[in-house]
Amino acid sequence: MVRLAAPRRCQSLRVVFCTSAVSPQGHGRKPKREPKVVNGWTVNKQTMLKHISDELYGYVLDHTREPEVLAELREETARLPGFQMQVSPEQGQLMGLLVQLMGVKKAIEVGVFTGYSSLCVAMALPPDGKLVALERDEKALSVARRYWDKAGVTHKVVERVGKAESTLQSIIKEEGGNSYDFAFIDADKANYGVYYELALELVRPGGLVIVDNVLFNGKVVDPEVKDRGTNAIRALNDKIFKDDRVFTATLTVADGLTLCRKL
Ligand SMILES: C[S@@+](CC[C@H](N)C(=O)[O-])C[C@H]1O[C@@H](n2cnc3c(N)ncnc32)[C@H](O)[C@@H]1O
Repeated sequence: MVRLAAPRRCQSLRVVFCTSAVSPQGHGRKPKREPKVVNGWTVNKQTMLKHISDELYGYVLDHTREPEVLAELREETARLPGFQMQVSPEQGQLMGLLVQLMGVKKAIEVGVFTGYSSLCVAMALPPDGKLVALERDEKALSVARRYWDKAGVTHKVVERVGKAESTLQSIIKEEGGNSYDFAFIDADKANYGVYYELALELVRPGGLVIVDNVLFNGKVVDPEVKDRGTNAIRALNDKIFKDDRVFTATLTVADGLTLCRKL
């Protein structure tokens, strides 16, 4: 049975409680920016706050079922550099729902960080399901590992440490194409086009590739922004729009998600 997060009046207690758990495993640097707190929720992913009020977003969060173990991970990550990379609770809940709806047995994630989205997927998988988790940052993975363990899903997770492009190519060689049900892309943006092609090869017809950060904090529509990452996301969005290998929908959840069902 899923244990839900404590009501919001208890959230600040969790922040204090988790602090000591962070320091021994932490990255040793303090985050430059602080996460915002909305309705007692520590908000790591703040992109949507530009577009909707704190009040409305707080309402969404208050209606998001976040198991306690995920709430703890969110609080711990809030104290680490890069906390804003973590997917938001409502995105995590959506991903878990999609995994359940599709009856996913084999999933792959490109970009684990401290493990929030991987945990949402792993917890939604059946007991014999498998999530292959690709990440190059050992320190971030050490946090993820603790939470996979805490949630009792370690047996479902296969870690692949290293650069995602070569790992994806190895997996295609080892397991063949059309061998996964679900892929989530959330690593370095400059390589998104490469990850999309490899993920599309890996998933079976009817399987799903989810691309994260497709709105990139609004930068995709800012003509002043010309960095590699933003250009790569723009190029991929244009490509997916015309790609007749997939049926797609772009959601304005969190930083923007494109769902691509392989035809
Ligand atoms: C946006 S974060 C992932 C957030 C994660 N999905 C979550 O829910 O917390 C991106 C991660 O991709 C990893 N990454 C970046 N480039 C990579 C590469 N070339 N190969 C593997 N991992 C990479 C980073 O170390 C970082 O942890």
